[in-house]
Amino acid sequence: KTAAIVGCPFRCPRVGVDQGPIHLVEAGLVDQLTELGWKVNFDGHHQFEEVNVAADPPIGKLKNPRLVSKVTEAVAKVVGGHAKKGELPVTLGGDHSLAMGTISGTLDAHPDACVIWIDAHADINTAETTDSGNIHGMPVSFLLGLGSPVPEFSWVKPALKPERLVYIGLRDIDAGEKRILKENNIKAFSMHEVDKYGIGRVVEMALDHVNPKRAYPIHLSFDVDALDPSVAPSTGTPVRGGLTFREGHYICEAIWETGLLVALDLMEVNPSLADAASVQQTVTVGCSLVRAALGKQLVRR
Ligand SMILES: N[C@](CCCC[B-](O)(O)O)(CCN1CCCCC1)C(=O)O
Ligand SMILES: [Mn+2]
Ligand SMILES: [Mn+2]
Ligand SMILES: [Mn+2]
Repeated sequence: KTAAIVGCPFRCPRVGVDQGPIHLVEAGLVDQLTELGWKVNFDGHHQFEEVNVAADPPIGKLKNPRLVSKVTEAVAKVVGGHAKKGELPVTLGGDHSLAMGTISGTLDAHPDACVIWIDAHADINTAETTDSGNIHGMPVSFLLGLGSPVPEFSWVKPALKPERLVYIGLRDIDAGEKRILKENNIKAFSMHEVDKYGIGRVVEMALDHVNPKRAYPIHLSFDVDALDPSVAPSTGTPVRGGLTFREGHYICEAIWETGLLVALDLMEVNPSLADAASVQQTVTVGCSLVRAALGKQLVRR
């Protein structure tokens, strides 16, 4: 079995190189996955700086729309290409807007895939509901085809259905997003449910919702800010009251155990935001989560 590492050192807003993916690879992720028995393809990080957009003024409130669209479309092609070859794309971010690309790529190769979105945030704002204009708060709305179309993103097919999406870890949802979740009957297990039922039951209920017969391939999109900031401090939009180290790993281990994982995103590791020790901790946790999702049991049996 082959894992294809897709490094996307892409940061928005204040567009720049998000060194997160570079740190993850430099921390030895390739060797760590090889030790797990994976054949690992890594053909270098995406050089999104080469994606040249002349002027990129905001469209409505949307910031860097043309750049984000071009970068995410390129990622869709790369992830889709790996998936069609039967490889497991492991996309390292970098901005969660990239999930517009990764999930489009997955759905191109696996039209019946379901999406398990681990995040403090719902990332489902539309062009109308966003307050920040940051597209990392919007990828899910594009994938579902919600809100008024934005011509620059016409390449994004609304290939995801609400019943094939489930969230775990939510605790910072905007008013507009709450409405959208309700109107579309989208299942979300917030930290309240994690406390109420425990992570084991929550993962089981999440899988029962999106994958009742365990027949659909799974795309796991993991935003490290789903973890408590004490666990993963170096990230763009930290929110208190997050998943513990173990809860984060349990999600990845349980999804691995289904045998249905076809794509993984490990997003929002942003080393430019904290001191060296906090960056190191976030990178180490990020690598550990990837290993857990690709078969490593934390508690060795
Ligand atoms: N919902 C937010 C945050 C999105 C986080 C993206 B992720 O999950 O990839 O990290 C927050 C919007 N707003 C910010 C100011 C205070 C009120 C909420 C937004 O910008 O849309
Ligand atoms: Mn971001
Ligand atoms: Mn996110
Ligand atoms: Mn988030």
